[in-house]
Amino acid sequence: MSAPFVLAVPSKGRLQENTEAFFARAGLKLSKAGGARDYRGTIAGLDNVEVAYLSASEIASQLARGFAHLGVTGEDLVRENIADADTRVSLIEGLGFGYADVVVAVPQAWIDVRTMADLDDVTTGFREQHHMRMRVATKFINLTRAFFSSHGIVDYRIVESAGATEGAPAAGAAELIVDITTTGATLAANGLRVLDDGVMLRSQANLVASRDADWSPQARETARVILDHIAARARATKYREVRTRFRQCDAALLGEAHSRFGVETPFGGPTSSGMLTLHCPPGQLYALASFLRDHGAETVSVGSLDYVFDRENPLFAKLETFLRR
Ligand SMILES: Nc1ncnc2c1ncn2[C@@H]1O[C@H](COP(=O)(O)OP(=O)(O)OP(=O)(O)O)[C@@H](O)[C@H]1O
Ligand SMILES: O=P(O)(O)OC[C@H]1O[C@H](OP(=O)(O)OP(=O)(O)O)[C@H](O)[C@@H]1O
Ligand SMILES: [Mg+2]
Repeated sequence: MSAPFVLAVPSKGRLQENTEAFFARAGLKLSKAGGARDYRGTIAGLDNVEVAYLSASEIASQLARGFAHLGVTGEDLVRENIADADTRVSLIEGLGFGYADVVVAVPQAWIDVRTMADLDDVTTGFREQHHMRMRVATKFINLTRAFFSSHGIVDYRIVESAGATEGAPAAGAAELIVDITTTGATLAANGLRVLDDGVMLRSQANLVASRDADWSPQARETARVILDHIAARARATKYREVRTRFRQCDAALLGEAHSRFGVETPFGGPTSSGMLTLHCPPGQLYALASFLRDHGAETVSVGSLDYVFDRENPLFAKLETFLRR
């Protein structure tokens, strides 16, 4: 038997739940043969796939080393843990969950420090006054260095923080922090404020592909099948299916519907009897139904779509382009 295709997914928390729900919606059911404590799983109906349950940061490292073909993890962890990330891995698609901003936050009491430029000014004064560099508590060491350097800030020192980073300033362990925030509640509770231009990265969970995995023809075919499921589901959620029939329907009317409402005609049409199937963005449904009735339709039905399988698979095309580079 050939080496398995490895899909790495988060092993705990909301990321795990959201990831499993995401694959399930795409028609890919992840299951752990040995129950919740098992860290190996399978995908129903897809032989030769091994699902590896790992911590989100470990997933980034495994992708960088080619130990997993595809994985789900946060962009923040990809950019922090993988040097030269864009050559080692490809962010195939943002998954719409795991949103978190990586931010620079300072004590609310620093009323004169609103921007990175203000921070630059105070770091210099701080060093002269205290004979030490200002301390930044974070676990995002590489992201912090790159961001501070892009703002020309050099008078600082990183204090590596393993957890509860927001508590570092009050504890006297650092002057400011770089950490992730979603609602802002933790920052506020710790008397901290994000600098106006202090959002370093807007992160979310991504489907990530590794360059250095063993991309045998069989592995590529497995990736194609997985990405085909995901693309079909993604396409389906962008549209509703609109059906109607009326004689007055013609190409000019469909052209107008396309430009006004973003409507697609997946099967061409209308047929000789005037039957028409359209795909319409959810926000334009009422406007479209009104337009069709104004032009002669008696009845317009709308249904949701589970999957739309296209010959083109933009996700697999992206993977292939990346592996060719
Ligand atoms: N409120 C949040 N708290 C923590 N992580 C979040 C939050 N919202 C989104 N995320 C994302 O989840 C990922 C971190 O997940 P998790 O904490 O499970 O991983 P980890 O840091 O590898 O694990 P551990 O904390 O056990 O070391 C990051 O990509 C992060 O951006
Ligand atoms: O802006 P907020 O909505 O307050 O969220 C941000 C906080 O949430 C996370 O911690 P969490 O308690 O999830 O634990 P973790 O660090 O172990 O992931 C993260 O490390 C921040 O501290
Ligand atoms: Mg964590």
